[in-house]
Amino acid sequence: MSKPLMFEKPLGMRDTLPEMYEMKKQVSQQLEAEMTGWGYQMVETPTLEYYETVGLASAILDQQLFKLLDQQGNTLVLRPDMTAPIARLVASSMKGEAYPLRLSYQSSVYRAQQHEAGKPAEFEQVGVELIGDGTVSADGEVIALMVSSLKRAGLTNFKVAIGHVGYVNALLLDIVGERADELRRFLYEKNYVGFREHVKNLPISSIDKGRLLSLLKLRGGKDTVEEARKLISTEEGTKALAELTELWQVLESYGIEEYVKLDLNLVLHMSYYTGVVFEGYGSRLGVPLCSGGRYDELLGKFDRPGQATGFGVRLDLLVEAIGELASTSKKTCIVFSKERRKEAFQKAASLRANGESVVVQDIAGVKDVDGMSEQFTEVHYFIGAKKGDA
Ligand SMILES: N[C@@H](Cc1c[nH]c[nH+]1)C(=O)O
Repeated sequence: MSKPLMFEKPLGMRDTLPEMYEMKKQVSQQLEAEMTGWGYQMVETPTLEYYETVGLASAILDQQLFKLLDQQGNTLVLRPDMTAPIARLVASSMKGEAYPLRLSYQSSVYRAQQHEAGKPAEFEQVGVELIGDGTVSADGEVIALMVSSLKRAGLTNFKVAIGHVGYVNALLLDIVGERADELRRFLYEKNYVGFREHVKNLPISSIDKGRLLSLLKLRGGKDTVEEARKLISTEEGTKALAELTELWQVLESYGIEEYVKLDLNLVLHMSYYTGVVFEGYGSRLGVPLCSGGRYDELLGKFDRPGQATGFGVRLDLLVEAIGELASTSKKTCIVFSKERRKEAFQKAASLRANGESVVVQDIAGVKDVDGMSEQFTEVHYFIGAKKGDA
């Protein structure tokens, strides 16, 4: 390999340095503890899956999949999300376990990036899947769990936007039929300027143009449902709004209204969503740091039909949104010379037994003792002849 690539990483790949590692660990432990507290059980699945099954079910753009070949000539993918692998797991190794199942995970997922846009191609997600329950209570449970997990991790200022695939579909299909996909793409990209321009040029009545543009304003509290009702008359749309009304009541029962708002033009990147969808934002970041929703058709693709919902939190973005975490433990260093080695080791062992993190460093191994000491909150020296030896 040529020299210039020696320090480079493939596009979108990142290293994690000690401080970031520590922050991610603290945050993920809190998320996991909350999920466990709600009765969700952790699972792991392999990094590689078959393209034909899980790869296609993951419902992500084909160009975002990392593909490779195994020795038998099968195409494999690096899992681009955890929802499809867990659907496979539930329909195979866990086939005997009765619905509803409450599972959680913490895993790296992989999405190839086409350009140098600073976006990671590998990132960790912590999330849950509630499988085999089609009730609005289940939608409410996962949203409430997401809110309480974020709070427990230390995020104070955030909002969860909630929409419904059924409503957007009903409105778009009713007005533009087959051309709904183009409009949906603008919404998914949050390109509202593009959406408006596109609507203006559509060969439809000005009343219908007005209905489409009104969709962009459907954001707010529970009254948004009444506004939304004025734009549609189809059964699918009415059903979606009835679900959102009931969902709001569930969220009120959890007492989390202050963290949620309705956003009826919300469209997410995964195409397996079929009902309520949601996305969470921290105050400092424009990009969503968690998202999820209902996917009632996915399990059927693995021959174990079941209605399901869940969410995933992007660990890197959550850590960024929380900012500095309180530095927890003090870091101690014991610098020794060989005359007092044993004493130094004993001291280190007793401090470690009290839960402290202690580095033991032979003074002969460092050139810049001052530079090294700066990394520690406390430094003890066991140098030279033993006390009393002189
Ligand atoms: N897998 C989804 C999140 C999710 C979990 N369950 C349902 N949705 C994602 O990566 O965005």
